[in-house]
Amino acid sequence: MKVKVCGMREPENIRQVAALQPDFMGFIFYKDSKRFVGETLSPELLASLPASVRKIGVFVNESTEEILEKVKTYHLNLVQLHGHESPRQCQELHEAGVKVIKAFSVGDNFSFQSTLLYERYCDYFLFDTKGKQYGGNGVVFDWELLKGHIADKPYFLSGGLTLENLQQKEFEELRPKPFAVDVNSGFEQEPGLKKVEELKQLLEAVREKG
Ligand SMILES: O=C(O)c1ccccc1N[C@@H]1O[C@H](COP(=O)(O)O)[C@@H](O)[C@H]1O
Repeated sequence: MKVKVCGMREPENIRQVAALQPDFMGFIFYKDSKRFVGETLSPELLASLPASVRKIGVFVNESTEEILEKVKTYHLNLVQLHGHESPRQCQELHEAGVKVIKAFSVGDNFSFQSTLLYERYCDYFLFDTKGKQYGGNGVVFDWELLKGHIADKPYFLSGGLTLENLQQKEFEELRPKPFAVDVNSGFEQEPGLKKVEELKQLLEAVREKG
């Protein structure tokens, strides 16, 4: 299983997390987020990170042009669309050669049927908890609902993941198994600043299991 660490902003914290070599690191390009990268993220810093750490830009209801501009400037390997983006926009990005992760907000009434229109143009899906904010709500959804995941698409599990809940038997027994876990507010000292030691423990535990 792969690990994505999302929502860093501070250069030193980014370097420390990258040194742990997670599979993916996510950077939030959504201005209304507490984790918005703002002016502190330089393209040179991202370029200096290990190539094995794939860089994901997280966007919310952004135009295709703006996303493509950020992909180019920051050498992003993938984009995560975390708002109400259409299958058509995923197609545009896909046809421009960009790898796409489409995020879906899962609540009690979520229909996995609605993901099928996206299947063709996305490389991965991401299932997050439906909440007040587009993302970063720090709340876990009922993983039993994932039994409804019918598309043939690997998925990132997200929403309030912590060292604790990732060690629960409910996580071990989760089917279909996630391609990756996406951790964010559950590993933070404050918004945008990750707890490096806890991330180290998570990565060790995941690697131990193989
Ligand atoms: O973290 C944010 O502030 C954020 C804002 C807008 C869109 C996505 C955002 N983060 C994503 O939210 C999920 C879940 O985060 P959490 O574990 O519940 O804090 C994760 O995929 C982040 O990439």
